[in-house]
Amino acid sequence: MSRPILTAEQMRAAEAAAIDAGIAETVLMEQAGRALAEAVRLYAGPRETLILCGPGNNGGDGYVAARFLKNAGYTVRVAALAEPTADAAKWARGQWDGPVESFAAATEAPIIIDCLFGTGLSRGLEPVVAERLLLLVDKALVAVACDLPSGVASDDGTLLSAIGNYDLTVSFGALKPAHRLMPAMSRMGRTVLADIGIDPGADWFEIERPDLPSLDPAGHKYSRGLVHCLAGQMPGAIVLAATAAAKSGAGYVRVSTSLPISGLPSSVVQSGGADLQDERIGCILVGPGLGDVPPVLTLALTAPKPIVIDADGIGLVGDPERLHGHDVILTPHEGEFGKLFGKLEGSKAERALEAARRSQSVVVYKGPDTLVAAPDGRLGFAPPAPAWLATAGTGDVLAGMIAAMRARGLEAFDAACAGVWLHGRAAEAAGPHMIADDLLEAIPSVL
Ligand SMILES: NC(=O)C1=CN([C@@H]2O[C@H](COP(=O)(O)OP(=O)(O)OC[C@H]3O[C@@H](n4cnc5c(N)ncnc54)[C@H](OP(=O)(O)O)[C@@H]3O)[C@@H](O)[C@H]2O)[C@@H](O)CC1
Ligand SMILES: Nc1ncnc2c1ncn2[C@@H]1O[C@H](COP(=O)(O)OP(=O)(O)O)[C@@H](O)[C@H]1O
Ligand SMILES: [K+]
Repeated sequence: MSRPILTAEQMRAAEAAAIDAGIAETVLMEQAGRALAEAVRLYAGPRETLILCGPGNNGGDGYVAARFLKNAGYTVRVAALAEPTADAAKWARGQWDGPVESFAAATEAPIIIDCLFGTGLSRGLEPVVAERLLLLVDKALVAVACDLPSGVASDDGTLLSAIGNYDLTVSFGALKPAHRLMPAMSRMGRTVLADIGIDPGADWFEIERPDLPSLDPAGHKYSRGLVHCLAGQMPGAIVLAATAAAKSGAGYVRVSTSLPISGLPSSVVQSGGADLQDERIGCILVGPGLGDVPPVLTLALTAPKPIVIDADGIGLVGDPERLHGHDVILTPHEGEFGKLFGKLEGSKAERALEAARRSQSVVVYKGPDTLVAAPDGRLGFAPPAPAWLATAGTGDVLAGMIAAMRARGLEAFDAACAGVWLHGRAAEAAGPHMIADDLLEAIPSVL
């Protein structure tokens, strides 16, 4: 099951629905606090633990976790920023029978659990609070965030205050967009999602390992998927993309090119013509290394076939409405996204969805926090991928992988999610000093 992702408002609605269904708010908080304590026990040995509690339910989770950790034999100190204001948090505070220090005077400890603010954060922390929290997190051997590091805006991943680097973040019921959006995502360490007995159905989710079509014992190379690539002025990029498609399990990869291209595997067929009406084509790939050749994109759009448009091809689209009625996956990085869609408002998640609606296409909005958006509102958030993907040509490889998934028969949104997930895992397998060519070699190991 992929992990659901909910905004703060959706999270409150899911909580309200659970309460309507008969689960008491204190029961939800008890589950959350227990799960937090359990995650800390699994991650860190029994060392002195300082739990920082805020006034809301995030603080309430902290009082519950304090009780569980104390019962498990931990030396626990609790420091409160303010008395609880929320009802469930008041209840949790009442269940804690140990002393409560003031946050302002709290001194460091090997394990810090930050339960100051979660999804209810509405503005930056007071500067003295932010500074002290930063110091305590910095000095800790293990820093744990309850739901979110305090200072992170849950819905868009921006930092409302300076925050430190956490080792573990324990979230409840669903992940929040900030767990998978930059810059917040890079500060959270391992992200654990605890089940607290609510069942949020969600259009937004973390992309997980794809279910790839099984091999047909009676299949042939065309039934495994034909990817037709259109080359352009700089053939190196199409070599990477076409090779990636071949290594991702397409049965046949063909490149239309006016001049012979060197560096392609012998198994990839080069052809002078471009018969895009060929019934057997599963997916057309256009854009990597294309240059400024608008007729090639126009040609691709005449074919009644699924198309992946990457790189230079994105800049040539012009108006996103031109793609209506076509079956397109767009794979822009930030610059290409801006070129096609202009400056859109909102979080990266909202911008991705708006782009998908405007173009009526699946949009793979790349970056350290890649998103896959569908016009119907589905939104996949990539799990963290290694920063060493930031090297020339890795986007071409991704485009080829997605085209192969589409040609193999996955629906456009699923093909894009599958390509993104496999690309990240191939980068992990290839290691920190990889170049795009090494990424190609790693693809078969993750399929
Ligand atoms: N939903 C669920 O299903 C479940 C949720 N659970 C937990 O609840 C958490 C959400 O709790 P929450 O809504 O009470 O918000 P929370 O983050 O504790 O803070 C709100 C308080 O802080 C205040 N405040 C805000 N910003 C501030 C600032 N900069 N500086 C100072 N004050 C500031 C704000 O006051 P105000 O904005 O009105 O001034 C209010 O008093 C969630 O993250 C999870 O841990 C679990 O128990 C399991 C079930
Ligand atoms: N810091 C990063 N962390 C993780 N992935 C990254 C990072 N920077 C870039 N990537 C990924 O690397 C790929 C780069 O693609 P792109 O920008 O199109 O490069 P190119 O055009 O050189 O192929 C994308 O899949 C992107 O998501
Ligand atoms: K927190």
